[in-house]
Amino acid sequence: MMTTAKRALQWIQSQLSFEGWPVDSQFRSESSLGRIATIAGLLGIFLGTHICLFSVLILHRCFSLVPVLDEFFSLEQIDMMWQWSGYVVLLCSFHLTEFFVTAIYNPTVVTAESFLVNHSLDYTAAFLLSATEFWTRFFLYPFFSTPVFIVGLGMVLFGQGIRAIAMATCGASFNHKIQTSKKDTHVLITHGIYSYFRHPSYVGFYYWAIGTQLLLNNTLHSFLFAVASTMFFRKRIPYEEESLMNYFPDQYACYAATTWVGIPFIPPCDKCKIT
Ligand SMILES: C[S@@+](CC[C@H](N)C(=O)[O-])C[C@H]1O[C@@H](n2cnc3c(N)ncnc32)[C@H](O)[C@@H]1O
Repeated sequence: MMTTAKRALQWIQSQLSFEGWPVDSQFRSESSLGRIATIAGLLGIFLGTHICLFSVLILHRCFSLVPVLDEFFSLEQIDMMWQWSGYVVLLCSFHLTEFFVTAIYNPTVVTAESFLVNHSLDYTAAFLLSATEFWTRFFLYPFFSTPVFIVGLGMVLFGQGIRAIAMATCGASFNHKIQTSKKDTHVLITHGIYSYFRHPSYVGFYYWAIGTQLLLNNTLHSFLFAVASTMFFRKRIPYEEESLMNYFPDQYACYAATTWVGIPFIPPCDKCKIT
């Protein structure tokens, strides 16, 4: 069962990576125009259709616009349908924003990977599992909680905003992958949002990810996303801080001493002590 699920996931990943396409086509490399246009086009189509669905369902809830819906679905299920459409709109907006902010503020590194759609097996699995929780509830025991939805929406908007501001502020020093050697253009950013949070784009992603699950009223996955994101950043942040200490030995320790990580349960940076 697990092997079949893993194989299915790997197949999805390989399709998303355009494996098997002609090597010299405009689809195989991360920077190929065909791949960028395809991902942007698909995200745009999903975004557009879900904006329409969301609008129709909200109008229906307010003015009983499509009476036939009430014959097939309960009130809770209709609420869950606009809830899902809103979630897809926010999800597509997140991935498009990742690409466009990189394209504007760090244009030399922009590729199809900048959409962050297909960055890991774990991310794809997390999306599919959380969708499974939501749709299982839709069919078996539909419910919609307005307060939890509003908290989730607040976290998603906060997370999305802070991440975009961080990426714009960090500019050419920002990279979706932690750099293993220092580039000439890499300078330590300590101004703007980086003067409050040491890892603002991670803070944004952390609250955005948990917010998406609260917004969906996914009890199990709100908890699982919180645990998984904390574990992920508990590994990634110390590794990144160690490399930044090596790149900026004089500046980074002082910077680390005056800023806050912004994510709970992250151990303090032992290597960042002022000597
Ligand atoms: C995905 S970005 C994340 C940046 C930062 N941790 C954040 O959350 O906003 C990772 C890259 O940013 C670089 N980086 C992290 N903090 C930085 C800073 N304050 N100034 C310049 N570069 C930084 C790291 O060297 C790494 O290559």
